[in-house]
Amino acid sequence: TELHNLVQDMKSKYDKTEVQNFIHELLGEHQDFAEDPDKGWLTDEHVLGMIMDLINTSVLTTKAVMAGALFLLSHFPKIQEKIREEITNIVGSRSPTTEDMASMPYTEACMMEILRYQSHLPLTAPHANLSQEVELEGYTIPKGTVIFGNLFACHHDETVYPDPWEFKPDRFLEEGKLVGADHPAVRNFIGFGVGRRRCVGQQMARIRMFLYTTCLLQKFKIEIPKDTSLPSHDPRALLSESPVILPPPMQYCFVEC
Ligand code: HEM
Repeated sequence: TELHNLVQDMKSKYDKTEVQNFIHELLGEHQDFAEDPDKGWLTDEHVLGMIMDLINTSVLTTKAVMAGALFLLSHFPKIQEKIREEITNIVGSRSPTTEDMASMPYTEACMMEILRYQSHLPLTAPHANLSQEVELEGYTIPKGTVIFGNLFACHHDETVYPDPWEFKPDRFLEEGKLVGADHPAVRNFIGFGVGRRRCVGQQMARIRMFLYTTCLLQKFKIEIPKDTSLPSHDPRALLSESPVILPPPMQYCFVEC
């Protein structure tokens, strides 16, 4: 109901000449349809469904990734220090920007390793082979089977990622540079899915992760309150029935550097 009211409110204030966001774009299409059913194709339900899809796919994942990042960084103060060193060398005291990403291989390697190690979305969205039976690597997948990709298992395959249950950003680095797209660690990284239904928000997610983390670490050390302890960061201990992997609820201290 709240979402429905929000859409009604945005609709009543919507001005074609001032399109500012994705919802406005949808409302533009939607209005065309209301005025002339031959022109557009979006209904009220489509608009609501797409907003729900975006909330579910973008907010929950980003929350899980950032909660996981804080949790892991609080376990590894030395890694925090190395990221901060890169921030000092490349960014200095101005605000970090997306252009800095290419010049900060250690930070980028940490982002990749956070995504690999925790595999916040352990499974892909459900897919199905609707048209026919499929033969794959000696397995027969009957028509209509619902299939989930197991990202968690792929990211902890020790033939690709040695010591898979260790958090090691260096696995994404060679001679101080980020390894290329054809390196096994990157080629086998599928945190955003694969193929035609892969995550449409990958670029945005990576940018947000980089900016949130660098803005925080530029100014603060992430610690936990004295007299508290950190539970294990082993992602196997964090699996639950939830579609996303979240660390346990924690209190952090942001200590000014
Ligand atoms: C770090 C954060 C994120 C992670 C780890 C992530 C990961 C994924 C994964 C694994 C899938 C499933 C791919 C598949 O089923 O094969 C997916 C789908 C999707 N993601 Fe993301 N995502 C993230 C952030 C976002 C953001 C910020 C947005 C939107 C702005 C977004 C929009 C979507 C959409 C719309 C789909 C469905 C695509 C489709 O079914 O065609 N995601 N994401």
